[in-house]
Amino acid sequence: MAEQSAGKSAARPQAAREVPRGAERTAEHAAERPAEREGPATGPRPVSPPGVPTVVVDGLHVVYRIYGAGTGHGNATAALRRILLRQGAPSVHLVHAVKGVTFTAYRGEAIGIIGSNGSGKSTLLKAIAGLLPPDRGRVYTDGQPSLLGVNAALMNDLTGATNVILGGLAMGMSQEEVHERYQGIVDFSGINEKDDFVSLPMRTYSSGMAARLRFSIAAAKNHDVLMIDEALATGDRAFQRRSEERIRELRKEAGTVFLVSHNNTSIRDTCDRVLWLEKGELLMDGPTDEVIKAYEAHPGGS
Ligand SMILES: Nc1ncnc2c1ncn2[C@@H]1O[C@H](COP(=O)(O)OP(=O)(O)OP(=O)(O)O)[C@@H](O)[C@H]1O
Repeated sequence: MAEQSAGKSAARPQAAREVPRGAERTAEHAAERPAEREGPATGPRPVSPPGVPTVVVDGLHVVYRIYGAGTGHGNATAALRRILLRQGAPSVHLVHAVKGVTFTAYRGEAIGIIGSNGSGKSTLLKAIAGLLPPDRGRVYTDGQPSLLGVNAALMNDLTGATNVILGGLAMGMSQEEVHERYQGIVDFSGINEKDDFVSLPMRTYSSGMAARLRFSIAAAKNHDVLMIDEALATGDRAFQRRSEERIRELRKEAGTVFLVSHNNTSIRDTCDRVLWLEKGELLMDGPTDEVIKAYEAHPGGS
């Protein structure tokens, strides 16, 4: 398992792949004592049997530091001016986005992450992907997690076709694999259903079309841990059904899928376990129906 710990750079370190001692205890504890395994969270273990842990999140805190907050003087010119005038550093505003989150994900699980706006869902995914360093706590992952968000980087000025090729290569496919899977990716995305959009620059796509193409590129490869941020919310019903089917296949191929969404139907149709975050804290971790029921009864739960 790779480890992401406080104070390390955002780049995923090439650490030993076995579970470190602390995480091992967490994982064993999780398997033996289901009701207590998620710290403050409640609810019984989901139906899928705990097997091989793929992600262990242990007391994770993520803090954003916003420099020059509230002063309107956060840019380079203002910084140079302050240095020349020997003024102090700008004020720093801290946003404590994830607070002491602990859970273990297992191979073959699809885990929904829900919570109101700003509750820390995307931040948690980015920390698992190694894109944000923990302030405190640790994240251990088996394999390289792939974060697929609606903002995942594709090049707007390049055509959809070129992005499919670059995206496939960037995910580690060989040229032959990209070539073999190209048509499948385009067909899956459905962007060419009405016109030859794949030959046009991505900036001409609607946000839904772009999100569908991103999902299709990412889903063309088997992932150890695939994290999806809202992508399903942007497609039409037919695309959502294809995506749900593909997520089920990815899980069968021994991966773990995380899905962040405000669409409770997508979560219900896709996930068997749900984490509910509020104000950065893990409020509940359990079977989808139980957690969504509690969330919907909560003010602000939609
Ligand atoms: N780059 C950033 N810099 C500073 N603060 C940030 C940054 N990104 C998010 N935040 C703050 O961190 C907190 C959690 O945000 P996050 O985007 O993780 O929530 P979310 O649950 O994914 O929200 P939403 O459902 O609206 O997408 C919020 O208070 C947000 O303002």
